[in-house]
Amino acid sequence: MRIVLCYPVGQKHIDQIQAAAPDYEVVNAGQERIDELLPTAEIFIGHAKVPVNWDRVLEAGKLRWIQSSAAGLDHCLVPGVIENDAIVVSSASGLFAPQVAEQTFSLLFGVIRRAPLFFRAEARREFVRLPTDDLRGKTVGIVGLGGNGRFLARVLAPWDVRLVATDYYPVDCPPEVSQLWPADQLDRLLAESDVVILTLPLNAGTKGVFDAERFAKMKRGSYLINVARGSVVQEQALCDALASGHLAGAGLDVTEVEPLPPESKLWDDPKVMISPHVGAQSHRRVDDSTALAVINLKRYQAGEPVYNRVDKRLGFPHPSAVYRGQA
Ligand SMILES: NC(=O)c1ccc[n+]([C@@H]2O[C@H](COP(=O)([O-])OP(=O)(O)OC[C@H]3O[C@@H](n4cnc5c(N)ncnc54)[C@H](O)[C@@H]3O)[C@@H](O)[C@H]2O)c1
Ligand SMILES: O=C(O)[C@H](O)CO
Repeated sequence: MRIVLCYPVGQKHIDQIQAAAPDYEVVNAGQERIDELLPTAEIFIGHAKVPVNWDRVLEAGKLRWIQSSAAGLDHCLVPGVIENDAIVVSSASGLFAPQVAEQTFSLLFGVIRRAPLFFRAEARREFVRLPTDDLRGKTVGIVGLGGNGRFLARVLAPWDVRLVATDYYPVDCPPEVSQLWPADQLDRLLAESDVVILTLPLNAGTKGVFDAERFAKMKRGSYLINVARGSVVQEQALCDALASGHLAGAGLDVTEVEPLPPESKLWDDPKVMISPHVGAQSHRRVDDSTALAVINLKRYQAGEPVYNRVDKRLGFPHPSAVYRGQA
């Protein structure tokens, strides 16, 4: 019985996993050997960033559980995994919410305070003084009130903003959110929001949902911040909405293609701030991912349901399954 790891673990993390599952052989594949070793795993903990031959994994028939070290599951929810009832998948939903919130803040305040334009001037050693916008008093719409969205709502509230949100499961509305609508009320959120923050998962239903029609429904002069997945947004439609002045700015931690190709117009737009998908990064990430893996390993071996088990067709967990230990 084998556990295969593929996230940047140190010996300390491998030891923690081994101690939690003494009957298993723990193998650290890293990105270099994940394709070779995944077919040998009963349990896979990690996030393969290189192409994996999932057909070979499914043919081997050993895999029973994937504990993703990412909140987004687009890396492993291939059709064969979704359809295979023997394979359970659990996510890192909400585990990185504090760092995602910090990244959201840096992008949000960056575009509102015109940082990209000022940094360009700074690079030219020019003193360019132009009016900026501000956040206070604005309506902020959060699309996806899961782990990241809820944490963001909590830390944004002191800015005297009105917070509205949509979610697939519009339950347990936190006190700082004035309206929580079901996902199909997205257009209502767009019509009311001065800032729209994307914290929803990428799945078949959300791919490309921000198209030209959706951007037209956003308020003139509003901002888009995407810390979810790039493919939720149709990038050409975003470029058009920025070029026409309909959108005042965009902060993007994620893009349709990563790395963002050098020829993308987004690089040149001083209303756009881009970061290289670093929302979940921090020195705590591997420790936190391992802590959840260890808790879930004990549950798995005891035959109990693992935390953050996702509905594989949706790609995110039901609120009742979410691990709240690190919230
Ligand atoms: N930029 C980064 O580095 C980074 C870091 C972590 C997560 N992410 C992305 O952000 C997403 C959210 O992360 P999380 O930890 O909050 O996950 P989560 O599973 O805790 O939350 C996702 C929430 O979105 C809701 N949802 C699903 N479909 C929706 C829809 N159509 N409209 C509105 N809400 C919808 C779900 O009900 C859930 O509450 C992940 O799926 C991942 O792709 C990015
Ligand atoms: O989904 C996540 O957790 C982040 O995007 C890192 O992959």
